[in-house]
Amino acid sequence: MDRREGLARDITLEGVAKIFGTQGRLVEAVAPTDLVLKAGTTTALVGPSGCGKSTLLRLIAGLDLPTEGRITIGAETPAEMRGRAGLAVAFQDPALLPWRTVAGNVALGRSLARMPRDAAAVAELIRLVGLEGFEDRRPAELSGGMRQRAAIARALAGLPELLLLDEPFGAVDELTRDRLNAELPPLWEARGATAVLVTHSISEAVRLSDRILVMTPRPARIAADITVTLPRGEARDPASEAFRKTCAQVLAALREHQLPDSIAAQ
Ligand SMILES: Nc1ncnc2c1ncn2[C@@H]1O[C@H](COP(=O)(O)OP(=O)(O)OP(=O)(O)O)[C@@H](O)[C@H]1O
Repeated sequence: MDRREGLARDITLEGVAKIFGTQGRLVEAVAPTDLVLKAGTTTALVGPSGCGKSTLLRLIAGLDLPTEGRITIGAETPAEMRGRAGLAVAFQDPALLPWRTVAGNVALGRSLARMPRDAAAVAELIRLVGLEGFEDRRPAELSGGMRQRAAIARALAGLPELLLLDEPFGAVDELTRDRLNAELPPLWEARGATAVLVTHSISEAVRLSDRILVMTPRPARIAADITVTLPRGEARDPASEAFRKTCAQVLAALREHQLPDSIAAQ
């Protein structure tokens, strides 16, 4: 399928539910969910730890199959889309190839998407995620936060139509996180790609997203569906009144559904 064609496709979840069976016990992680995520938008999933956010993201990524229901991205299943590198993931536990350098791992993002080699594009991504000078290091030589940034660079390298990020900036310091929050989203927004991210930070969700889905404690259900009407990009100033109001709206939704304040306070 043509990459440009792919950029205009919504993600549709119809009655999607996930139940895990472990040690003779059933764990309902995601309650039956209907949802349409519009192409070209960025959606944040927030909710208490263990509620099922990552599970939902893994289902959308095609890394796991729903127990019930189905997920389609246009006419494709997530697995089909992943098979042609139309979607890319950067998860908490970055699955970098240990024998490849940072540059080699990032370049892999391009080759998996069947894109020609482009050392300059790889170098630019490495610079953007703040890993300049570490191009020739292997994952074992990097900190957790650096590995996470290398995984984000690799995910972005293939110009995916759909980008799935699980706490992408969770293990990085505040200043770096602030810079990544400002500089990375334009890389997918400008191309009209769709993004879904899990975050524990309300302000990060408000900064990056067009829409915030507040999830209930497990099994995950959508407790609130909040549209972020602030302008995208740098204009989304965390110090502005409108920004703070949106954060307060998300916090109120978390409180209303009696979610722990540990996440709400961040
Ligand atoms: N492969 C699995 N097998 C069994 N249970 C699982 C599996 N993956 C997740 N679970 C369970 O499903 C529930 C939801 O987990 P999930 O990782 O989706 O939560 P989360 O909201 O992303 O949590 P966190 O914010 O802490 O990352 C948890 O109770 C977890 O123990």
